[in-house]
Amino acid sequence: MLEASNLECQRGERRLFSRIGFRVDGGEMLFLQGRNGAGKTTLLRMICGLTHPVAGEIRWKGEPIGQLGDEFREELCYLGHLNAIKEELTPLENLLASAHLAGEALSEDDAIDALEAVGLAGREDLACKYLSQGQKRRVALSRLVHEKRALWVLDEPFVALDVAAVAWLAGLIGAHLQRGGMAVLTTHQAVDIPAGAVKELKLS
Ligand SMILES: Nc1ncnc2c1ncn2[C@@H]1O[C@H](COP(=O)(O)OP(=O)(O)OP(=O)(O)O)[C@@H](O)[C@H]1O
Repeated sequence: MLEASNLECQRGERRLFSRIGFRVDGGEMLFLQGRNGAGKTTLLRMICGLTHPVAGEIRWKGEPIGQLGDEFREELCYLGHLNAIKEELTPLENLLASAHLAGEALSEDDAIDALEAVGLAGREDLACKYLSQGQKRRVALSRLVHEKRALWVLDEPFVALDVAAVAWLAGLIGAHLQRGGMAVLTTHQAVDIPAGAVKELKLS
């Protein structure tokens, strides 16, 4: 269970948000909303422990995330705005490298299966610099297929995807929630995610 209370964020002279609280249980999705610059990415990074609040606390299974360290990070999959892939490497190399860095055992066969699941069959061995924006996004998303993490934190995951890929990803998130996983995400696109329990949090 992920929960936060009384979160406050300051950027320079500007207070981005204050008194933010939420709770996400297994099978639930928290949908962050707000205009450009409202602080959604900042809050997602805060949930991952990459940015710190000036006040308040985020807890994972009742413990402050700052005290958990790897114990929390091992249950988290964060996909940020950027794809975080190496352009010179192929999709297969990128996926194997990210699994290695995350300390996950991933065989080449399983990596190929994950890339096939995101529609990159036949592109596994082409350097990512030659892929389209949507294909690069798919390389990043392939981590969701193989990483068995309880909490998905997704920043604009649907950007650059075509209609079929948007539907596929919405289904993948829905299946993750059905298995008891949790998701926190933001998107400016109208997407129908087949999720039973959706909580909304609007930053203004
Ligand atoms: N490191 C930083 N230093 C100063 N200001 C920052 C920093 N990071 C973000 N900001 C500011 O904080 C505000 C919120 O940024 P953030 O990226 O969280 O917004 P967002 O809600 O995700 O926006 P969008 O919908 O455009 O992606 C912006 O005004 C941004 O300029």
